[in-house]
Amino acid sequence: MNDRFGRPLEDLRITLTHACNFQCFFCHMEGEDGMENGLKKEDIILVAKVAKKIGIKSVKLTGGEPTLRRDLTEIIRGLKLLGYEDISMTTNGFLLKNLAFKLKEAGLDRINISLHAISRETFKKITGVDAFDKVIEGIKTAINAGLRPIKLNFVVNKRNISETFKFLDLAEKLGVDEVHLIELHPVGLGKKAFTEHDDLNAIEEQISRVAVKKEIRKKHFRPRYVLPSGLIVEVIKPYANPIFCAGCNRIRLSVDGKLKTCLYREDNVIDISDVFKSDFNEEVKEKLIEKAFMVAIAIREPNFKYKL
Ligand SMILES: Nc1nc2c(ncn2[C@@H]2O[C@H](COP(=O)(O)OP(=O)(O)OP(=O)(O)O)[C@@H](O)[C@H]2O)c(=O)[nH]1
Ligand code: SF4
Ligand code: SF4
Repeated sequence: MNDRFGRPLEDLRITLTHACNFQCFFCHMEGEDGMENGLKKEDIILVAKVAKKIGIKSVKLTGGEPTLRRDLTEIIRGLKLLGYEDISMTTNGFLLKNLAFKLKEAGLDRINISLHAISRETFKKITGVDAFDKVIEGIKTAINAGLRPIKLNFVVNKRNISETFKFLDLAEKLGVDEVHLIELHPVGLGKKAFTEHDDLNAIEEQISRVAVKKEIRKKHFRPRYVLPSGLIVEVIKPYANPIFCAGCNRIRLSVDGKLKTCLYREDNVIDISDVFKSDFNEEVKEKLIEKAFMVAIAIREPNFKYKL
């Protein structure tokens, strides 16, 4: 279903918890505030069921750190039963070594793992935790578990920009499928970190010169470069970028039960938490949630627009 800017709504991004075992200095917590542990799994599944009915095709699980949810495998199982063919998760990788096979078995299709450094020192400077080796183990296990395509997220900033090309070498060596080079952007709690912003243009230019192929992805019209090794490098510039917003196909379900139409905005959300608290039967709840989605589609707009 398209919004009034002609953008289809195809992707549901669910914040499972605000809890996290890292303290990345740029964390934006999906633009949400507070320290909530999340909706009940039944409520999450119900929203995903309605989303599927109105044409949403994929689900992304995020946080905080989604692996801190004890019922994570049950949530994934429930989503798979709804018939979703693209269920993915973005994680810091800390707990993956023990979890990767269980997640795959539950129905997780693919995974994005944050790795913003190539050394223990920089990793700690960015995340506040000395866990580089543990995350590497997690990545290797995720590869063995077949959670593919496996993507590594690298948020470029003043503390790690000098490691960017070595990071690409490491990704090739690890055998992951793709990397996301992400521009630091001033969202939510992450606004205070914007002083550490660094430009991605020069890096993208260098990558484009060695790439064997360039593609433009439907999602956010993100540019993707295929390196001679086969590694795909996707360059994500989410800030003040009207092209990115023109290709936005997602809606968020927040930890406290709101349909959030834009990562950057708190003012055009639809609060459906009362539906979960009510004692209506499931059929009525589904109808109310469907109506909320219709309102969300009606009010949805690109955050960064072309100026007329
Ligand atoms: N402005 C904006 N940035 C976003 C949005 N979604 C993701 N991003 C940025 O893109 C980065 C990568 O997000 P991920 O969750 O790893 O991946 P994804 O965007 O779901 O993409 P795939 O897994 O490749 O389909 C995030 O760290 C955000 O900075 C969005 O809707 N708006
Ligand atoms: S791992 Fe993710 S959720 Fe946790 S602090 Fe870092 S950016 Fe935030
Ligand atoms: S409209 Fe733009 S800023 Fe808002 S969620 Fe979509 S891509 Fe992100």
